[in-house]
Amino acid sequence: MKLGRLNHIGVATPSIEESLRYYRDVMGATIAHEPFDLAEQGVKVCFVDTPDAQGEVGKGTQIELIEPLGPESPLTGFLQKNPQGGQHHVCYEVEDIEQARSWFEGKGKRILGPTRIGAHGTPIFFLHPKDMMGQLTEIMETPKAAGH
Ligand SMILES: CC[C@@H](C(=O)O)C(=O)SCCNC(=O)CCNC(=O)[C@H](O)C(C)(C)COP(=O)(O)OP(=O)(O)OC[C@H]1O[C@@H](n2cnc3c(N)ncnc32)[C@H](O)[C@@H]1OP(=O)(O)O
Ligand SMILES: [Co+2]
Repeated sequence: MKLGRLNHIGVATPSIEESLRYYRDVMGATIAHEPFDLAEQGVKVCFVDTPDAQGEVGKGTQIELIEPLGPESPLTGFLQKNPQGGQHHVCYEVEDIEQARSWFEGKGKRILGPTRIGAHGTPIFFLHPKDMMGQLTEIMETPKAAGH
């Protein structure tokens, strides 16, 4: 397996609205869209863009703000331990999700649930933080149309 680009850093928050004010007013970020619900993942999501190496906004690594949609959300335990929120996961791209899944399985890493469709519309899966140097790790297939 060949590691691809860092697509996003997932940041858990008790309030996306409050986090968006911080990214806009303190960090000077561009917010490209309204928050949206991903009910099947138990989260509300909003992306904050950072520019790429050429300064172009929309092609760089993103901050993925995630807020729990209810008590069954996978974020519930994390926010109980970290009430203000904070860095929750890292997400790397790969060219072929099934090949990546087999690669990590072969290394004895615990995969958390099935491969499913993530916020970018491509297949994703998660790896247990205890097997990944303490970081909850999301693997996502590179969006084909975006060319990266
Ligand atoms: C927006 C959609 C999508 C995308 O397209 O990008 C997303 O990113 S959705 C993001 C939310 N979804 C997920 O996180 C799914 C995968 N997560 C899980 O399955 C669970 O959250 C978990 C990682 C298994 C943790 O579940 P939980 O019930 O909270 O278990 P524990 O509390 O028992 O935790 C076990 C152990 O692991 C430590 N931990 C938990 N979360 C993290 C974390 N984010 N980073 C680092 N470490 C984490 C936790 O502290 C426990 O450690 P000990 O206390 O030492 O046992
Ligand atoms: Co994510």
